[in-house]
Amino acid sequence: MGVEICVEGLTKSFGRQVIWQDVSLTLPAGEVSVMLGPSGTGKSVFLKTLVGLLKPEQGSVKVAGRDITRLREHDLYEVRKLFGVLFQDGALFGSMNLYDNIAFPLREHTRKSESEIKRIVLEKMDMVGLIGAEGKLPGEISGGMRKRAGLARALVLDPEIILFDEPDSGLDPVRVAYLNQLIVDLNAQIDATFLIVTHDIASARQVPDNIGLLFRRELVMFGPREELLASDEPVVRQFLNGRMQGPIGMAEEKDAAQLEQELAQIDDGGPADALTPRLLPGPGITRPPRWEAIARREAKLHGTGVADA
Ligand SMILES: Nc1ncnc2c1ncn2[C@@H]1O[C@H](COP(=O)(O)OP(=O)(O)OP(=O)(O)O)[C@@H](O)[C@H]1O
Repeated sequence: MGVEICVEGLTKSFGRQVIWQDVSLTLPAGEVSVMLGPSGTGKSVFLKTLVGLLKPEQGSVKVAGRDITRLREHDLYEVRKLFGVLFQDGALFGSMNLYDNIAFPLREHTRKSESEIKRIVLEKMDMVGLIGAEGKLPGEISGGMRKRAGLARALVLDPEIILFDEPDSGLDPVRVAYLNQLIVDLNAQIDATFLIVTHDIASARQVPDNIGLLFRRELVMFGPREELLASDEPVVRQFLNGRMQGPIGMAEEKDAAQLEQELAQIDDGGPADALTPRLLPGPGITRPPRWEAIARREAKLHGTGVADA
């Protein structure tokens, strides 16, 4: 069913450089959340802090009720088993074929027999559409296939939480669309809690239940997708619409006079724009019960009837 992650008052610095401070949010169990933010705002640092690879200066990260910022190394190791992580480049071993790469966590962390390992590896390769590519080396396949192989490897220990660090980076728009569908389908099938760091606004608008935005060392907002898409908070609006006009500048911040002038000039229909439809799980995949609640929430926001969700 996935587990909840509850972050409270989290602050992370490197030396005198504060990356973000006082971040509080809850990633609801089994839901998909996306974290956005301009480059360098500390999204990857946030993922690493959630999994206990980096220690925050203040605050707590409760995973299934246990504060991982206070665990000893041995207990942290146990909690980390709840996580699957998809790194940007898939982080595959270049000299191992896909089968061995995907089998690696099972051989390292379990005492399963090779026949059991084979069953699991082929099941996960099937889930991500890689059957037939077992013998390929990472260098022989496309970036999209490498991501899917990384995802299959993140799945083999049946994680309760999956963290995705820019799963769409370096992929063409069609591959991104396939990957997004795979993420939505997987979430419906395994019901784990997903957190995705991405720069791709189209994905952020369609895929998640919740969206968060980091800017100027703070979490500007975190909440249901449809609330952020309809928000008139200037940073949220600028980022979700990918515009130059707004508080976010080339070097992150703009001066107040320029900002005021730009905001006065924006005439874009504003937050009343149509809500981007949510990406639904593919045919034959049973939708988790929360989908009905989401459809009701979105319909209410639009003052329309419940969509066929
Ligand atoms: N181990 C580290 N030691 C010191 N500084 C670090 C470390 N890791 C990250 N940083 C700094 O933290 C800041 C945030 O980096 P991070 O990679 O999390 O940003 P990001 O939002 O993921 O960026 P991008 O969108 O470009 O990938 C950067 O200034 C980076 O240099």
